[in-house]
Amino acid sequence: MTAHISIREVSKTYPPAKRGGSAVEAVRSVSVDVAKGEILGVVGYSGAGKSTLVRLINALEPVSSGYIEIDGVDITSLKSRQQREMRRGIGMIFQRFNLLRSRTVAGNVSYALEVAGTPKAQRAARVKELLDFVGLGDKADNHPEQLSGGQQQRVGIARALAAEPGILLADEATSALDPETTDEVLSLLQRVNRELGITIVLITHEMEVIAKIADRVVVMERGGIVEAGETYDVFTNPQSPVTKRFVATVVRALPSGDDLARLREAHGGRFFTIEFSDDSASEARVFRALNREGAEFQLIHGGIDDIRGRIYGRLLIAVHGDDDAIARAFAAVAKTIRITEVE
Ligand SMILES: Nc1ncnc2c1ncn2[C@@H]1O[C@H](COP(=O)(O)OP(=O)(O)OP(=O)(O)O)[C@@H](O)[C@H]1O
Repeated sequence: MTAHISIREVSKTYPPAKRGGSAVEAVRSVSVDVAKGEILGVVGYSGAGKSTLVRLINALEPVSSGYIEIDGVDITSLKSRQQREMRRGIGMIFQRFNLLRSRTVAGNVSYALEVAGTPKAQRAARVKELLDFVGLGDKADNHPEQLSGGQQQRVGIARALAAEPGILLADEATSALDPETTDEVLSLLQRVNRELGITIVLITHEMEVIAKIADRVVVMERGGIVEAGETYDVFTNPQSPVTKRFVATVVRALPSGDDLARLREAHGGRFFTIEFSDDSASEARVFRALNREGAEFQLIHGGIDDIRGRIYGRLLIAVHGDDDAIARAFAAVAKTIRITEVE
C-alpha cells in the first residue's frame, strides 16, 4: 500500500493570543498515512485540531515540527510558489460551501477552471462535464442561493474537481446538511473516490458520516490521535473513552447500570452479548445451538447496524440452563460469533 499522504510526527503550536497568555498546541505529534484511493475519516469534537490538520496538509500554514509528504514530496519544505502548485492537486470542500454568490453555478465552476489554467475554449465543455457528474446539469444558470444546501455542496464538489486533483479534503462538508441530504452528498463523495480514484480526507464530528463512507478512521482529541483503525474494527471494538462516546452515537449502547440491574432482576439467568458481522443468520445459529443443548433464553435487547456496508449485529440475551450445556452451545458457534458474558 503506497502512502499518498504521509504525516509524520506533525505538531502545530499557535503563539499566545496576548502577552502572558499560553500557547495553543492545536496538533500534537500526529502521524498517519493515507493510502492512495482511500477515504480516511478524521473525527473529533470541536477544538480537537481537525481543521488545523487540514490546513497543514495543504500547506496553508507551516508545521511547527514534523513533516508531511504528498506523493513522496515533503511539502513542508517547499517554496511558496511550489506550494501553490502542489495545492492545485488538492481539492477542498467546506461546511459553508464558500460559493461565489454573484456567479451562476456554471460560473462558479468555470472560475475554478480559470484559476486552474484550463484554456477558455475548453471551459464550457468541462463545466458541463463536471456539473453532469454531480447531477446538476440542469442548474447551470441558477445562482447558488436558488439551490438547496445539498445542491450547493454538489457545486462545491464540482468546483473542487475542476483542477483534477488527486486529493480531496472535506472539512465538515455535510455538517450544515440534514440527514437525507448528507446521504446524497456522501454517495457523491463515494463516487468521486471510486470512479475518479481520488483520495479523500474527511474531517467530521459526525460518526454517521464515518460509518457510511470512511475506509479507515482516526479519532483526535486535544490535538493528538487517540485511536486509529479500519472503520469496521473501530466501530465494533472501540478502545478509548472518546471513541466509545462517538461510536455510541451510531451503535446503540447496550443497557448498563440501573437498567441492566432491573433487567437482571426481571429475567434472571446469565446475561451474554452476542456480536456478529456479515452473516445475518448468526443469531439464529446461536439460538439453535442453545435449543439443541436444552438451554432456555430470552432476547433482551438487540440491534443491527450498517457499518461501511457491513452488518454489525449485537444482542443481549438472558440464558437459563446448565453451565456445561451453555458452554457447549457457545463453543459450537464461537468461530464466527463473539459471545461475552455480561458481569
Ligand atoms: N489561528 C489560530 N490561532 C490560535 N489558535 C488557534 C488557531 N486556529 C485554531 N486554534 C486553536 O487550536 C485548537 C484546535 O482548533 P481546530 O479548529 O483545529 O479544531 P477542530 O477540531 O477543527 O474544531 P472545530 O470543528 O471547532 O473547528 C483550538 O483550541 C483552537 O482554538
